Amino acid sequence: MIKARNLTKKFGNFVAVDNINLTVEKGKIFGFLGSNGAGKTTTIRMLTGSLRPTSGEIEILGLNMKTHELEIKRRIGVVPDEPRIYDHLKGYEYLEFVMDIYRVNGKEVKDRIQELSEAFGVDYLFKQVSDMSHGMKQKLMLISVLMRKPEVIFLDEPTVGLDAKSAKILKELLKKYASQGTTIFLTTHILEIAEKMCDEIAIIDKGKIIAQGTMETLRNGENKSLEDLFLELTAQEEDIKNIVEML
Ligand SMILES: Nc1ncnc2c1ncn2[C@@H]1O[C@H](COP(=O)(O)OP(=O)(O)OP(=O)(O)O)[C@@H](O)[C@H]1O
Repeated sequence: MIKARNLTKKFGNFVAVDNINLTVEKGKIFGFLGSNGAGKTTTIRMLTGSLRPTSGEIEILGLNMKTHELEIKRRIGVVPDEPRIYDHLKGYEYLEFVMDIYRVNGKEVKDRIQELSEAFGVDYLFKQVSDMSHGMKQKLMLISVLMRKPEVIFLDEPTVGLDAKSAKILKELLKKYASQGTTIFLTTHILEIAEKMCDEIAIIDKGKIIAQGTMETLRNGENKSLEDLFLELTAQEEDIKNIVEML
C-alpha cells in the first residue's frame, strides 16, 4: 500500500531524510514518530507527492510516484499539520471546491458531510474561513478529506488543535476506517496515541529510521512504555535528567 525504498531528501547539503525504507500494508495504522526537525513532515510531503525526493522510490497503492503522481493524489487523502484553506471561502464553499476537484458528488458524499459535521460539532459551514479558529479549520480540513473516503490517509499531527471530544472521535474513526481496509499513516508527538492506535511504529531521528516494528517488537520483551523507549532510542533520557537537575 505504502512503500518507500532508499528515500532521501537533501536541502542543499543538509540531509533531512536519509535513505529510509518503510512498508505499510493495507488496513494498517502506521505511526511515524520523531523529535522536532527529525524529518517526519518532509517524509510525508514526499510520500504524498508534494515534494520531489532527491533519490529513492515511492509506491502508493501499487503505483509508482514518478509515473502515476496524479492518480495517487486522486486516491489518497492528506491532512497537513497546518490547515491550508482559502481564507475568502465559506466552509461549505471550500467543501464544494474539494468535491469539484476530486469529482466526487452525490447523495453519499453529502450525507457523509452531514454525519462528519455532526460528529465533529461543525455547525459553522456558513462562516468564512478567515473567521475560523485553528481547531475549526482543522476540523473542516478533516471533513474535506474524510468525506471522500480515500484509500490511504496521511495525517500530520492530526490531533493538534482539536478539543478532547473531537480528538477522541477522530481516533475512533481512524480505527474504524482501518478495520474497513483504509491504510493510515500518521505522525504524532503524543506517544500515547501511537501506543494505543498504531499497528506499527517507526521512529525517525536526524533523518534516519532508528527503530521500526510493532509495540511488541519495539519492547523486545521489556515492559516499557513507548515514551521510555522513544527517549531511550533517541538518546534523550540523560539530557532530560541533566536539564531538570539544572533548572
Ligand atoms: N524547504 C526546506 N528547506 C530547508 N530545510 C528544510 C526545508 N524543509 C524542512 N527542512 C529541514 O529539514 C529538517 C526536517 O524537517 P521536518 O519538517 O521534516 O521535521 P519534522 O520531523 O516534521 O519536525 P516537527 O516535529 O518539528 O514538525 C529540519 O531540519 C528542517 O529545518
